Amino acid sequence: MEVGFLGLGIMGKAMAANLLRHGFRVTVWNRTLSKCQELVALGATVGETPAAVVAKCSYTIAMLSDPIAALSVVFDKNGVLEQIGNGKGYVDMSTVDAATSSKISEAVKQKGGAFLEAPVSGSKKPAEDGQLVILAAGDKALYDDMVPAFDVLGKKSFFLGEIGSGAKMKLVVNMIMGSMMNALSEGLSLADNSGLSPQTLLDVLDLGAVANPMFKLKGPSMLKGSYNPAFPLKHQQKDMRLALSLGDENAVSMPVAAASNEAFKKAKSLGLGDLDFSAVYEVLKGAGGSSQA
Ligand SMILES: NC(=O)C1=CN([C@@H]2O[C@H](COP(=O)(O)OP(=O)(O)OC[C@H]3O[C@@H](n4cnc5c(N)ncnc54)[C@H](OP(=O)(O)O)[C@@H]3O)[C@@H](O)[C@H]2O)C=CC1
Ligand SMILES: O=CCCC(=O)O
Repeated sequence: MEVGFLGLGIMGKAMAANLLRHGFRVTVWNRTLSKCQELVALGATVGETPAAVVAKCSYTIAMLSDPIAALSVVFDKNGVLEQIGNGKGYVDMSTVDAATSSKISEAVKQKGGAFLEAPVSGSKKPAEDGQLVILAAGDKALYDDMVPAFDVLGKKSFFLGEIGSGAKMKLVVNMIMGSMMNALSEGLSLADNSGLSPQTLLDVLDLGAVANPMFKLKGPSMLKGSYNPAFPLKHQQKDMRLALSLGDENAVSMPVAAASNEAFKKAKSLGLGDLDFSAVYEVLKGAGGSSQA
């Protein structure tokens, strides 16, 4: 199967490499074109523009930072829309809001193409290991065509129905995740500032009902002040913002998410946006007294 791949950031690079490893022929494009070279070394070919990739491939996947990027790659000059048409599918796996996804879907369909949104749960390591959870919605026939690729990229894929359902599900999941990260950060800070060992707190948490892979993975590196980005904080804040907007649209009160969003915003304003989202701990421990991390 031949696929195009637009966007070679933390996630896109790992996903495209995974497809290559599993025998897919992959044509890649990235805004910063030099980043394509790592994938070329693994057997990819390069398309000079998103339109060139779509012209070459029946199926094109995108993994881009945010709604602005997702729209730009489709609608701008040399974008996806210039070459999409009958017999071609476009699959956007970026985390965006339902309105962005619907706008892309309508434009692609108007040109005769098929569109699927397919955001993912899981971060850099699951992307490298093909262990993502895929939250797809939109064109069911395109979803069926994509199953061989999804089987390589993920451990499970869901088809959630109409366009927007995948985007919304992803935002709900990340809203919960961001709030949990804030709760963990506050807990570590409270333990530290009240004379307890934060490491012992992690050990206790890991043996109880709130044990989870995220606390287990991120907790120890947070205590070392190490925030090598797997999921950049700026993207978590974007997801919180989009989830809060979904809450606004549906009159759902979300005070915990709103407070968490403030902490992520604060972290961004302190220049922590490109670090891992667990760097929000730096803001929350700063709000307390001493830190012994
Ligand atoms: N990292 C993670 O753990 C996860 C991330 N996600 C989501 O996946 C998406 C990608 O995340 P991730 O790989 O971490 O992000 P990165 O920041 O590492 O990569 C972002 C990608 O988007 C491109 N890009 C940004 N702005 C534009 C633009 N205006 N036009 C064209 N391309 C643009 C970048 O190009 P360039 O190289 O030129 O800057 C890069 O290829 C995001 O929506 C994120 O929320 C979902 C699950 C997990
Ligand atoms: O969007 C990013 C999600 C990160 C994760 O699920 O670990």
